[in-house]
Amino acid sequence: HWEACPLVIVTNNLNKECFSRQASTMAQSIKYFGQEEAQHIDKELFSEYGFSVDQLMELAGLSCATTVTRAYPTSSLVKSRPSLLVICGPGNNGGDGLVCARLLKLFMNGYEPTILYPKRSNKPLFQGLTTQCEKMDIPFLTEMLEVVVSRGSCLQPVIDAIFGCSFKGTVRDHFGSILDVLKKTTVPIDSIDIPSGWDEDQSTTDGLQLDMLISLTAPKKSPTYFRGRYHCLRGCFVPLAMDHCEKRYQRQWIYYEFGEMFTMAR
Ligand SMILES: NC(=O)C1=CN([C@@H]2O[C@H](COP(=O)(O)OP(=O)(O)OC[C@H]3O[C@@H](n4cnc5c(N)ncnc54)[C@H](O)[C@@H]3O)[C@@H](O)[C@H]2O)[C@H](O)CC1
Repeated sequence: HWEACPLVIVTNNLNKECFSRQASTMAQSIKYFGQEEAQHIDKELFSEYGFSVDQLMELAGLSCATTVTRAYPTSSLVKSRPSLLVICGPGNNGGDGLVCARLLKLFMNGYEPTILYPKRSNKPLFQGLTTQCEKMDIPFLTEMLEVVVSRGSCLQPVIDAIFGCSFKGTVRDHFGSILDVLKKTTVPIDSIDIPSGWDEDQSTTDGLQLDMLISLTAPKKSPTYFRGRYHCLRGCFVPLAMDHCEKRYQRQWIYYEFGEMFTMAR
């Protein structure tokens, strides 16, 4: 769907091989989870397994940042510190985006992220994450400018951390116009957990067209309609829940290579 700028084309050729090695036959064996089921797994991780939100959010952001550097490694790009845009929504998905931006900035020879965070949460966790990004000189845009995601923009890819698995109904607030701009862009879009604006039963091609989807904990049903290049699964922090999930959720459990934060669905 998107027309890659020359920087990204170089990246694509280099990474197809690295990524496809992991993909194997995973796609056929994956079980996709409905919205309620996915929310239930998250709840159990908090209540029964004692994970805290900030702990899982940090891991989610780390996996996303790692995945982005694999898909678009700076070593293959012409600019030594390429810029990208992270758009953060009002909930935890937005928190994953803030962590991801901070870590991308921290990685050696990493990216120069810019953040758009139009509806800030006043919860201490999010205030802390925002402060950390500000103190690391990550710029915050005050509005979504079409030029930012126009063809010649240097801010690419765009990381969509707008809505996750609690998205419901039709898009409200500032996010309608943001998603409209994203739907028109040719810049590659990478969504965290769920393509924003898609619902579980999304079956039209009207939504965001992604280059990469990073599913957290469990792949959700909406990605059945995902047509982008990379679908990454991240959930390597859930070993304790493994047996439990296999029995209760009939999840085809996914095994991660040593040291890897994600694996490839395709
Ligand atoms: N599994 C993990 O490891 C982790 C997952 N995380 C991420 O958390 C999200 C789910 O977070 P939650 O806060 O429940 O939901 P959202 O991020 O989707 O945002 C809810 C937020 O959005 C508003 N909203 C809902 N629908 C609409 C709408 N139609 N228009 C406008 N606004 C809407 C709602 O009012 C709330 O304010 C999961 O997907 C993961 O990305 C955690 O980080 C922990 C680790």
